[in-house]
Amino acid sequence: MPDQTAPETVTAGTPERGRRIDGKAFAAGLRKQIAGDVVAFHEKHGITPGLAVVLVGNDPASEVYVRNKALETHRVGMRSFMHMLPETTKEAELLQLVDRLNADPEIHGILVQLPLPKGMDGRRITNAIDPKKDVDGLGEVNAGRLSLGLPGLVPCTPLGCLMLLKSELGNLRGLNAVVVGASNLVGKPMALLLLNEGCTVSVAHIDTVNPQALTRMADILVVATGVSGLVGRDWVKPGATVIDVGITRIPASAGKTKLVGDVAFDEVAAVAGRITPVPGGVGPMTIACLLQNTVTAARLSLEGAPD
Ligand SMILES: Nc1nc2c(c(=O)[nH]1)N[C@@H](CN(C=O)c1ccc(C(=O)N[C@@H](CCC(=O)O)C(=O)O)cc1)CN2
Repeated sequence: MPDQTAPETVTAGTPERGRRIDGKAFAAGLRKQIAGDVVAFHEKHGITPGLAVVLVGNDPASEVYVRNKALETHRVGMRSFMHMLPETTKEAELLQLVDRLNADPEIHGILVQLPLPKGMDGRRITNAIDPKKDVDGLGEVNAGRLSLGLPGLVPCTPLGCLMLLKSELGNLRGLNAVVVGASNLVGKPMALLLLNEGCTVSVAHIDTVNPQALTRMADILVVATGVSGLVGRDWVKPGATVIDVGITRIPASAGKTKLVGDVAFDEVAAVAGRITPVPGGVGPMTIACLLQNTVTAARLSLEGAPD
């Protein structure tokens, strides 16, 4: 089994195997670039982009994510507005808050953290966000623009995956891509982004019979199922680029816990050409892309809608 911490040695003539794609380092570079964009935006318009993040309830993982979002928003020089609402919040109250944030000129991006408490209509809430402030890209206007190949705000995790893929592989045109998982948050927008890049795209989902038959043909394999360790070496074409979106906390030794992905890292790294680790792969890109979308949204509010 490969040692995940060992330095890479590539011998001339041998195909590269299991190169780790460092999402943490890529996200750090992106944040640096965004910090520069924020300064330039302020110089041009005299305005600092602002991001509002809304959390309903007290899901522990969501609390960590929204705290990190606020922290990183500040770090790149933007304004952060946090709204922590109790689990008992009524849908109507949340919709009123979204309306207030839509009307607030100091706020350029709005995000409602998912999952929402049971009984709330996520679609209704997502669609209540002004499409120009929809930094999650999950509303019907931005989802429709993505499906038509038009510019708009794109969901953060798939956007981050695409950035990693383009930086690793360059032009993706003509490559065979398989996305495992068909969620609105990741799988569907990921498939559309890859299609818009000229890939031949298949989507495997819960009802797909023999998904391995599809995934074994993939040059690019993106896995977003939430089933830890689902994808083993027999799912992967030798030399493929594997992007693991899954992130599950499981018990580890000595009463501790650890994060794992949907891909069995060690065995797949022995076959794949390149692979994202968990943690340190796609996760950090999600928040960096949220910051990037907030700058894009601020530009939209002052410079108009994309064509
Ligand atoms: N409204 C949204 N809700 C949720 C989204 C989203 O994009 N919009 N995505 C996920 C959670 N998420 C951001 O909200 C997120 C997940 C993971 C990470 C991350 O940095 N992970 C690190 C590990 C962090 C840790 O130690 O726990 C990594 O993978 O290296 C950031 C953001 C669901 N909800």
